Amino acid sequence: MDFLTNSSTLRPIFLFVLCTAAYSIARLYKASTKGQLPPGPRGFPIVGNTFQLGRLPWFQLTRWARQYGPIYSLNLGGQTLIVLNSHKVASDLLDKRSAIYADRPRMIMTGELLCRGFFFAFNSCNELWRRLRRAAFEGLNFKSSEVFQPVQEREAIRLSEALIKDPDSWMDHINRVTASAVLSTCYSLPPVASADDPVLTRINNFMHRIESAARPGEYLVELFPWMLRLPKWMAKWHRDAEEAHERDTKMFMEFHMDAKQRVSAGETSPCISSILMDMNEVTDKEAAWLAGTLFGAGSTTTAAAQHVFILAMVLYPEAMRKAQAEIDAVVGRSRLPNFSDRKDLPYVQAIIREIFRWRNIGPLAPEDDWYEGYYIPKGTMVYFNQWAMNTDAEVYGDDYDTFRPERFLDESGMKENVPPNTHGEGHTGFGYGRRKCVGVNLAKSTMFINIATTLWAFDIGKGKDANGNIVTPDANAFEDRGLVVGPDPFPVSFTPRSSEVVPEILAQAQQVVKPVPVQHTPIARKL
Ligand code: HEM
Repeated sequence: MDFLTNSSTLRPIFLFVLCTAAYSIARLYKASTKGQLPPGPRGFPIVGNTFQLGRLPWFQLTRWARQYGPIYSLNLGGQTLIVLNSHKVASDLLDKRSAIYADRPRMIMTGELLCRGFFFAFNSCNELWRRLRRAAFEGLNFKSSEVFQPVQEREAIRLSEALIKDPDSWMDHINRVTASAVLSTCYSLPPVASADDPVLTRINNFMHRIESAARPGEYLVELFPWMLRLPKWMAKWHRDAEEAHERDTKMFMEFHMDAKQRVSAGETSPCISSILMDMNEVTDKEAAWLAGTLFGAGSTTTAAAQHVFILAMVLYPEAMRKAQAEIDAVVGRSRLPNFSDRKDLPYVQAIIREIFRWRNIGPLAPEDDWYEGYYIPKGTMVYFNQWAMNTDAEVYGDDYDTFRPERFLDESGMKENVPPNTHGEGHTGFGYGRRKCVGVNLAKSTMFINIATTLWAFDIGKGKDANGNIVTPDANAFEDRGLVVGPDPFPVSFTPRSSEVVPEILAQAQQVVKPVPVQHTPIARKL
């Protein structure tokens, strides 16, 4: 019976085609009787526009945006997809009508069976989502997240140390130190020493399971929810998911209870687990999963953004030199940058904004709605096409394809200059409305300290391939990493900028592996 559920070899394609055809006809009929969908490209019978998207769909979606304007619709085998392509339309719908658009599609395997609603990023806007999101916000808002800065400074130094010792594995180092910072933030765990660290391995296995279960077409139960009613002896996928949930709960509870115990004993600094412990409205199981959710949502995203940073520095050395000049003027050469320098480094902050002009994700509209005369039927997937928004020539000028942090600064170079409808970010990388990223402050501060420290220490340049040839990376070569998209791997050279860099970094790295000083500042209100 399992071939009916998770096999990629024997799928009942004819059933799928039949159902989608009937569904398309019903939806088109309904739409035509209620109002007009936004215009969009003509597709093929039954499958609609599905096979026109290509491997890197945002390129085709953006070509259509140039043709059909800021809002258009697609038919993906019966499912209507509305694509939003301008900051204004996205803000009008996803911010101003957030109550309608903040919901999520049903995710049976991931949201319901593997996570049972405890991974709140997958939930519809239910009571548990509201409570967990509020708790996450308490721990990660601008003020609260300052308490994690010593951990972030520690990991920035460890990143530079790793780049000195083994520059070829630069992508892995970024992944590891970013995961390490988020793990310490969530559960107050000590620094992750290597890629095979057992804690990291266990939590990464969880993430891989979630990412592959979320892949469209992986489980037929997503298409045929009645399969949930099959007796469990016939549905190994169901039994496996239940077992995995028990195992993952045990793992998160272990991390959480251990953190609670260490923080209560005054042995370590506060972390998300201990902040949640102080809140009386979150159970231990919820708190344990919440910290795991933050790890899941926060580590691969922040690492991928730093891979983009390296790509940008290799391709735009003038931006790198300008940032280094700013860092040298403010920080000097006798110490490493720290968070107190942040306000004096507007160009470095503009680099961070410029990095985020390149990202995309998508929400669901659960209600019927109208926008500027167009009808958006209930249940429509609404996708905000960040690529189109962040490369809109009307907003960013004709050089939108160039990495140019100056676009976010005024003429003096000291004051920020950000386009409207972007929540003051200058881009849409952190999403909209009620589902806006809760980890935005943590992400931006990790990016800041890692970027400032790396630029203080190294000239970042083109690396060589196995034959010794210098490689210019392709700015449009991406790899799909499940939850995010990042640049394809490419070689990079990291040259210490002066003779004091290596001894200074190695000495600091020795210091920071000692435990971070314990702080006892109360940081969260009771919910
Ligand atoms: C470069 C870094 C990051 C980027 C680009 C990013 C981007 C996003 C975006 C676009 C969303 C909205 C998704 C949607 O509308 O469905 C989101 C949601 C979320 N992010 Fe982030 N994020 C980053 C880092 C982080 C970090 C560091 C954390 C936590 C430590 C985090 C936790 C979350 C959570 C829990 C949600 C779900 C919110 C909800 O569903 O209510 N993110 N993120």
